Amino acid sequence: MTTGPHTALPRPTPTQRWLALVFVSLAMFGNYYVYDALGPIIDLLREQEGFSYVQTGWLYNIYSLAAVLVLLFGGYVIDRWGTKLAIVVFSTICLIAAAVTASTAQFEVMLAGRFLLGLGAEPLIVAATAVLAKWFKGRELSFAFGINLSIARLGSASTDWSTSFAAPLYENWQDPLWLATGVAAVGVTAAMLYWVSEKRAEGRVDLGAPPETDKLDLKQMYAFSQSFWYIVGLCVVFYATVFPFRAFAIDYFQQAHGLDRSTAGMLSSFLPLAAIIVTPLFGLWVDRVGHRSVFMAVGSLVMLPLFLAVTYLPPGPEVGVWLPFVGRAQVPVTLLLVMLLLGGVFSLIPAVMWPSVAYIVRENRLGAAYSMMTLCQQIGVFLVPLAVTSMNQFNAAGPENTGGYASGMWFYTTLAALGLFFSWRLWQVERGPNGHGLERGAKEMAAG
Ligand SMILES: C[C@H](NC(=O)[C@@H](N)CCCCN)C(=O)O
Repeated sequence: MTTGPHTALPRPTPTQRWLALVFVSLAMFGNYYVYDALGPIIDLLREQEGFSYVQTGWLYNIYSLAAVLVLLFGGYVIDRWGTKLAIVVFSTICLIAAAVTASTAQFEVMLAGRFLLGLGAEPLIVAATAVLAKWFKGRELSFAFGINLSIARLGSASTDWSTSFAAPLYENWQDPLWLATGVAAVGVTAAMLYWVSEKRAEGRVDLGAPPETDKLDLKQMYAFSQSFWYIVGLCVVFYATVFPFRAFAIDYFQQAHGLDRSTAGMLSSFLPLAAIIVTPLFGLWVDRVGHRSVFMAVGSLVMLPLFLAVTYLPPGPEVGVWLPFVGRAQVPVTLLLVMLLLGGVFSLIPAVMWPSVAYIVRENRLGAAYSMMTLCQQIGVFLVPLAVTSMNQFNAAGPENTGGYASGMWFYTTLAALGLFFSWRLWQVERGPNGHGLERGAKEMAAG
């Protein structure tokens, strides 16, 4: 069904495009839900099954290890199979992974389930990106990416909310993971519906030429510019801070701040919730005003004091929060503000950072650039939980020793400072003769 640029076929209609977006985003929803489903049961795994902090950290690390392995050839596989088959196969792997993880509390089996999840989830994200480029190229692409990311983050927020709307399941560690398996099944159904949409569109509408192979060529990595590597540096430290903090946030709020599970879950959900609402808006704003490296630096600066704020600032008065279908809770104002600000940063930096790569890397190397960036990201996300959970364990962190969490928070703060350094260096390079236009303002962009 290859169609070149001179095809006589019409472009997909808006209904076809938005339907494809909905199906792919629901598959992403399932993917993000399963990834985050461990967060609310960390304490149950420790209390009911005797897992250590380091073991619970490994349930995240192993995902990243699998992601690094699969990203070396995942893009190539997607190009060979085509997106419609890839979406179905990788979301099915996520479903099997969710079921394996839920099946037993034997650590090695859970580890195998999370490894399988890494093998399915990361290529699914790459395939979803390829799908959006296919249907939206030249039309609302950034906005479609924003919507897709918002729906995926709704999956993350839903795991936190499940501590309220599915509270009876949290009597044990296992039932919430069976719920996650059910959500993964919805993701597979959406993937199949996407398969049908693309199949029906073949030969009727122009979905563009097949993409350049996404195979990651490690020999070519030296050819990327300085700016690219500063963005990769920021990507690594940013996600290596936010993802592990989020993974252990519910447990941290329970142990260090004495919140009950559903209040901790609701508080934690403000991070993805803020991101759901604001990500597409930041995307639209930055597209209009430019100055992308300044936006990344501002995001890094805002993030810098947040981990020390939750550690050292007084919790402040309790404020009432309410979410539809979830309920009400009283949360300390300091923690709420920190989560909202972190949610703002979690919207701003991804909304600016990922599209910025398209400015500084040639189109035919974008796949390799994104694979390299994600691979480096996952190495960071692999190492940091290992370091932080080891620190918590070494310092005997817990309700009786809340100060034991401080070294992990200082570690996150150091990473955030590195992020600020990378975005400041990017800003310097982009203002000079070797810039790629990331620092162009609205007027220069309008002038072309
Ligand atoms: C777009 C970005 N996604 C990623 O970084 C993924 N490689 C990892 C997602 C892990 C949770 N399923 C993001 O979510 O900001």
